[in-house]
Amino acid sequence: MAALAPTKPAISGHSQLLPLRTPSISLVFSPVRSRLRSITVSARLAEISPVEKRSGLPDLEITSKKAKPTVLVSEKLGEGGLELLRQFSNVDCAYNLSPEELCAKISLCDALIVRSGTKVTREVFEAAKGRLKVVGRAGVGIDNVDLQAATEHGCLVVNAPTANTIAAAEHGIALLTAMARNVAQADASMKSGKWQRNKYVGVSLVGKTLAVMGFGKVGSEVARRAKGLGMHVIAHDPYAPADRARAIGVELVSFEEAISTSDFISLHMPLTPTTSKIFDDETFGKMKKGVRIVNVARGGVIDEDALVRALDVGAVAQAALDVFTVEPPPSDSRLVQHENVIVTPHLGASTIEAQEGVAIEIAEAVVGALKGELAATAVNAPMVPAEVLFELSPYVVLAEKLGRLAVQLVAGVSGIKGIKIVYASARDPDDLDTRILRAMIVKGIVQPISSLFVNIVNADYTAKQRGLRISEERVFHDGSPEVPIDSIQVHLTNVESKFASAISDSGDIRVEGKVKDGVPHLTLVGGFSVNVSLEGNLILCRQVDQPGMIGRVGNILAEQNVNINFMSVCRTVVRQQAIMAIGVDEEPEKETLKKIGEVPAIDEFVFLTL
Ligand SMILES: NC(=O)C1=CN([C@@H]2O[C@H](COP(=O)(O)OP(=O)(O)OC[C@H]3O[C@@H](n4cnc5c(N)ncnc54)[C@H](O)[C@@H]3O)[C@@H](O)[C@H]2O)C=CC1
Ligand SMILES: O=C(O)C(=O)COP(=O)(O)O
Repeated sequence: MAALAPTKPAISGHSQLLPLRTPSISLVFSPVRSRLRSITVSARLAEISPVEKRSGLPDLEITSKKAKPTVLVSEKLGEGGLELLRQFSNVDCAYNLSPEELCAKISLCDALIVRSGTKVTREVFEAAKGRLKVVGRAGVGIDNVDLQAATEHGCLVVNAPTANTIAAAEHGIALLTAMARNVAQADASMKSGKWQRNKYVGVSLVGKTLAVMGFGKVGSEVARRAKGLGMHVIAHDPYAPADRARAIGVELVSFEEAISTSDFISLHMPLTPTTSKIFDDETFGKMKKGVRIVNVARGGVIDEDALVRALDVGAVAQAALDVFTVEPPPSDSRLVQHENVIVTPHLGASTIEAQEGVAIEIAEAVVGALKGELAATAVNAPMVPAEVLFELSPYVVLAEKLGRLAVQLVAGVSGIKGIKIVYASARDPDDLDTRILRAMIVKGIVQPISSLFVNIVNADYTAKQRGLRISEERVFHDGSPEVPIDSIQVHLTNVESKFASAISDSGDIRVEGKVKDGVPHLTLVGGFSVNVSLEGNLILCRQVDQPGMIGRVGNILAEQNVNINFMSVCRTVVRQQAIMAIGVDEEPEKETLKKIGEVPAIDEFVFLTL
């Protein structure tokens, strides 16, 4: 994999980087049903050009006053959710799109909202050409979204994991009871004019053992309800906490025990490579003869041909299915037509209440993501709790700026392979979540020198693709643990610098920053202490420590009407050497920078955009 090599020297008449005005950080807690769900950490700039918009914080898109984002809704969504979306965006409801039609539309959309019927494939992300920033799944299962492709394209995927739980659990119980008492078959028989009381004798539920496979949100609600029906409930879930099961009075058992000892089995696990066709000939063979199976999870967890075989020989007495490997299943499907099978067309989440809830849950998540919030229901981004984000927000700004500074110090020809990040903190290492900071440093380093849009979703992936090795270190700072971080150092290892003073004793390009009064400051360059707030553009000079230097450089800048917003001089050896850091609002012209370089007492200097 090619290592990164800066494409342009930092000192140039026209840097590729547009100056980033100081973002104001807004932190917005959006409580939904009294739950803290998300927090905004976004740069809000009064007027932002498209390129500047890409320079923000870990946001997916910074809202401009100029253009409303476009949200494509490809499946029926509750009115409350649509209303919410319309307040913030142009909403395009286009149902039943073919894959080709979806690909054709998607490059005009900032967000896409789907249910289980839309396949969001790699082709969709490719066709989006970088515009699609968020996919919202109005429901739980995200097996219809190619998460890897989403991550590679820096597209956030969010879902609505809670609003349809009860609906799915109730549907599971409806299928369980309907199956046990042959409700569907008896109904069809009567409607065809028959009265078959002997044919449709059912089985009782009370006292029977039900195995709940997947003891998550839906599984545990099914368990609770089945206990109310007098069933003995056991569950299998390798990841479920035992205390949650204990609280409901359910015993967690092994897969083998669950399938071999139960009279009824209800499936509630997600479809993943591990669970795909987990119920096959072998597992049906281990079940109690005459077992009854309910599936409101995903069709793909069952090998459907194997189920038909098990039903044919009576190994499985009955099945009640809401979900299928291919939806809709072929009309001549033997499984659907089997007399011991009852079916519904993926109705688990389809109650009025659940659909209104899901629509609002997903609309809030998508709008939040488009505004730059990190959604609490992000599926492919680090889940950083809101309180952590709140605390780290000034360091997030600092981290990105340090990355941007460090990369501009690299000499044009050398490639970056290693990034070392050192956090000095009084906190216990377990008490500091640095993932968002690492992502922002990668963003700061990669984005200015590539055409990539880097955000918290794809930062780690992008770094890996670019062959960047990132290591993080913690050093103990003897201070108050109330302050999460004292300083952040970014080291670029094994590279040459165009500003020799930026090289530390260990041979790395090193920049260090701190947050002072909420404002990010640069505090160390190479081995030299500096103290400048990270705003606007920066000129760093190493010079002979002698009177008149500040005036001389100041005059050169004033001649071109370049406004100095701060200046800091740090002497290393009195009357021998000093490092001068000058913050300027405008980007000086090449000629002006050349004049600064020609001042005899200036040994070296570099111009950096922040
Ligand atoms: N039919 C429908 O309309 C609906 C279907 N669903 C589906 O129901 C399923 C469960 O949804 P939720 O409970 O909300 O999800 P959840 O994430 O809360 O629960 C899933 C549980 O499955 C467990 N699990 C993962 N791998 C497992 C394995 N190999 N064996 C056993 N357990 C395993 C997880 O640890 C987790 O506890 C999902 O597949 C979802 O897509 C959900 C809502 C509606
Ligand atoms: O939420 C889920 O996982 C579901 O299966 C519900 O799917 P739907 O939104 O009804 O297409």
